[in-house]
Amino acid sequence: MEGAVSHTALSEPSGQGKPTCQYIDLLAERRLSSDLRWAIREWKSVGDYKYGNHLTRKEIFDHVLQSDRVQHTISQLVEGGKDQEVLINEVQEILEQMGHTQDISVIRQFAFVLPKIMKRIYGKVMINEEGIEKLRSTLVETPVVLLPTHRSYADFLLVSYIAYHFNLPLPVIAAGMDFMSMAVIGDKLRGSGAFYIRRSFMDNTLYWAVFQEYVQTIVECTGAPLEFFLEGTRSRSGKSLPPKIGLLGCVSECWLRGRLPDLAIVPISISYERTLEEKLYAYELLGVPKPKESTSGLLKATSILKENYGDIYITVGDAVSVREFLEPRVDRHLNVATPSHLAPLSRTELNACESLGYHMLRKIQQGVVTSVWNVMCIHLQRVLSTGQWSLPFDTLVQETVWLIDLLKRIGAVISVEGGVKESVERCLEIHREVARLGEDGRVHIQCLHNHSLAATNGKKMSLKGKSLINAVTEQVLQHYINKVIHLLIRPGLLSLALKSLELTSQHTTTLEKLKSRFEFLRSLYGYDFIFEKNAEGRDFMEGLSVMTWCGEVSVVQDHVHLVQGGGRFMKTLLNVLSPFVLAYFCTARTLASQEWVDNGELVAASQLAVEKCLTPGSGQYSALSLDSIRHALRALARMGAATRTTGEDGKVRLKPVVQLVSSIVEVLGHLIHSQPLKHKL
Ligand SMILES: CCCCCCCCCCCCCCCC(=O)SCCNC(=O)CCNC(=O)[C@H](O)C(C)(C)COP(=O)(O)OP(=O)(O)OC[C@H]1O[C@@H](n2cnc3c(N)ncnc32)[C@H](O)[C@@H]1OP(=O)(O)O
Ligand SMILES: O=C(CO)COP(=O)(O)O
Repeated sequence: MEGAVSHTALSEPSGQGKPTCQYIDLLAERRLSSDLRWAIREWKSVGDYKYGNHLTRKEIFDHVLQSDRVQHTISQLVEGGKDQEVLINEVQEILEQMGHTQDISVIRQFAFVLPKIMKRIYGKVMINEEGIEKLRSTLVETPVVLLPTHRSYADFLLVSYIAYHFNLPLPVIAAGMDFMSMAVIGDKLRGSGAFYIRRSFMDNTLYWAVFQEYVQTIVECTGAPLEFFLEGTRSRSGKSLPPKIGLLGCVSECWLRGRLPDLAIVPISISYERTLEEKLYAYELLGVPKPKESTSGLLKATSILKENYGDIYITVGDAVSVREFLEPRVDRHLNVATPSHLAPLSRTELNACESLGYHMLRKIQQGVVTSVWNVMCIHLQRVLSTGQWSLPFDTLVQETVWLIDLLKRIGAVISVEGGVKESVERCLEIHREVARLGEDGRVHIQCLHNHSLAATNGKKMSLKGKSLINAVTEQVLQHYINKVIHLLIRPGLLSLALKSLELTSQHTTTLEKLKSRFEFLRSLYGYDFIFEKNAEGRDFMEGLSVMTWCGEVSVVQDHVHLVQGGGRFMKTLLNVLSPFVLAYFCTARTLASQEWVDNGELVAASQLAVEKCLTPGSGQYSALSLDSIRHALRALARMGAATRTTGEDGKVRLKPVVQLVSSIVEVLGHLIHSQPLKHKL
């Protein structure tokens, strides 16, 4: 029904010669006809892998149990004194717990309920149809792995829904155990293709062997699309998380050991205008544990049905060939003479898989569709950093127009419906809990702190209630800013590098010095932001060319000049990154203060150190994010700023390498942005 489908063309960044991307609304048709008829319609997938075989649950289990890898692991464990029968039973139990089914009657139940919910809470669910058709052709030719962003529980429902909508082969999905014990729902998810895996199991050889065989059987034998979340968890911060490589390595092994000629990995970027879990995430990042997944919890969450969550944009990206990516990075011939179950991935191969993970995350970021709200949050955050909680509506519109124009030119795909002014009004309606337009013509930012959400299930929370008044609102704003931060991070780090070199309009620095400082910061922030491996030079040039193009810096021969001490864009970038500077500064200083036995204590102490620096009006309360503090510690350890030793009591101790940490603290200290903060340091 052509007329019912709304087509929207989003222009891609100018100057890149790409055609415009067409998105269609999945809900348009659903709003015009019966959901029941839709759910019970005749359904057959179109696009199955040409060499795939349908295997029953039992056939998959047998295949795994009989595999060389599992048999070999069992015999090794028997040699170590374990009982064979017990081990075989253990394998069967693991498989029973893990195994998925794909029952079309269960899928139909979701196909009936999901559109009802989506039509209530979302405006449009837009998808690039061209991406779907390319995916269909790829699915026929080669086994496919789907890698969606993980920002919400809604993600996996959407991906399966899309498959149902377009009659694509239904994905088999790796799911954490969290859902398995949910009454009714746990089984329904299993029945629609979820297989359950433990959260962490690398040290359990039998589980690891069964898991690998299970995944590879799906990919190699059935050819069903395998879906998993590369980031391993929902990103609370809204930013991409560093890739987990267990599953990626496992599927790549099919090509690395010559069992498949290739494998296609398809990035799927899901951009929510408003995230269902926005407030819960803010509290979790501040230290409140996540509520356990339960059916009763799900039923209690029905209040979301009264809310408006805006639009969703889904971009199905171009497939990346595992063969093309890995071939130049590994030597497959080294293992030809070894049976594949006896040739675990080498360090070089794991590194190559990690590079692939980072590459995929960049591809995913390139498919993100930015909402006007993301841009508005950058300004709202700046308003808070001046100690204000409101600003004139017209100013917000003007600032948003300026930044949208700039972001578009540096690569953003932005959904603007009508004019920017209308979009800003619309966003204020959708996000009225966060900021709303008053009768005085000003936009008022709201305090989002809610005592009931701050309940910590008995766990002690270290932050003061007073901090939460600012922290929750700022954490929510930061969540939305973070959704565009991948576009800003390279010029942002360049701005930090320039500032840390204390460059004023009279002074210049050499390209070499600037590059070296940029690379230091890139390494320090290498877990909080996604940078491809061995791409330091490219990232530097990208940051420099954006800043040059914006007129913030000029480069003459090998000298870089800062134009008029830095302009509007540079100030915006420094403001956006200032919470990250503060978080890393306080974490490094806390690390330097003593030897740490408990990592949890170090994280909590770092958070308290951040809290001590904050005053209302600093606009940097999102520096309290535990995510950033943990990333900072990981990066500091990787850079050699701390050494790990295991004491006689068996506990791991983290000892600062004082000289190195102090030099890092010194660089970051130069970057502390706001004056009120400087007084508190
Ligand atoms: C019509 C509508 C229908 C609707 C119908 C609805 C359908 C509805 C379906 C529901 C579906 C629910 C979906 C939920 C969504 C989630 O539950 S998301 C959470 C679960 N999924 C994932 O986590 C996927 C990604 N995770 C991974 O790949 C992880 O690596 C694993 C496999 C889970 C393992 O995790 P882990 O044990 O924490 O290990 P990890 O940290 O990755 O690695 C540990 C170490 O082992 C090393 N390592 C990794 N691989 C290897 C290797 N092969 N050899 C040697 N060392 C290795 C790593 O390098 C790492 O080393 P270090 O860095 O520590 O030095
Ligand atoms: O990944 C999950 C479901 O999507 C559940 O675990 P997280 O709470 O870690 O995101």
